Amino acid sequence: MTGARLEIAGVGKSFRGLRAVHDVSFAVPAGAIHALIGPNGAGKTTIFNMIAGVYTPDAGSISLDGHVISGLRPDRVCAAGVGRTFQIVKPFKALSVLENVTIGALHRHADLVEARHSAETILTQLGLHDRRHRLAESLTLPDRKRLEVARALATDPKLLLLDEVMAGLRPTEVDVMVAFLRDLNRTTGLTILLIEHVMRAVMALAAEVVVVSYGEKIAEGTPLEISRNQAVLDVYLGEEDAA
Ligand SMILES: Nc1ncnc2c1ncn2[C@@H]1O[C@H](COP(=O)(O)OP(=O)(O)OP(=O)(O)O)[C@@H](O)[C@H]1O
Repeated sequence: MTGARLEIAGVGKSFRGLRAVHDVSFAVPAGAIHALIGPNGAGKTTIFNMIAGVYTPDAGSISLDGHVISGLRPDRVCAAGVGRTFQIVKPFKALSVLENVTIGALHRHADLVEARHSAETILTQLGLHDRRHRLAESLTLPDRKRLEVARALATDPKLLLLDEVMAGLRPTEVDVMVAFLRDLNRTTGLTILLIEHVMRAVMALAAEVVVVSYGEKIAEGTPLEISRNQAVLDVYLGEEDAA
């Protein structure tokens, strides 16, 4: 596993006239961890869906190590090296933990035995190996989040997109996930882009943060710079006022 550079250049997407994302550009260097943050409805998941091939951008382009991936089907984007988790965890509930991860690994290994072996290794890394024969639906939320990450990793990505993998976790569980991701990044050089509302995780993991609001990028910088950026503070304060 090695990381790839992600480049997003002027992407836009509208849904029946509603501008969900407008002229957003940013890059994640190979091997870096960056975060994408912003209030609810800001366009974060739409950006992920454009990277992953679920949506084709109306404008702009997305490339991985210089190869354009925007417009490719999701399976082609996965084959190009993009692995992702979903905000709403959706494992195959009636399958075991091992079977769920093996399905991901079959993207890389045509041979079932090899795929299962690769899945077992990933489950060990994530501390799920002793639960490999349990049904996915029987797992606790933190374990389901780990399973989501395991399934994405099984596709052997060069870029990992994590959509709110910390949501619902207790602070100590967040720390465990942060430590795992930092370790994974350090040992493999995998590029990671995370959508995250849990600022504790963003501050601990991200070298740089991109902030979107109403579909547009409003700031970009280190977590410290972002935490002091007036436009960012205004957006989040506005969200609290509306709540
Ligand atoms: N398939 C779709 N059809 C119509 N509108 C959509 C679709 N997907 C997203 N939108 C709209 O696009 C805007 C951006 O949504 P998106 O889910 O990307 O935001 P988000 O930043 O990920 O929000 P959250 O933090 O709540 O997940 C919202 O107004 C949303 O309602």
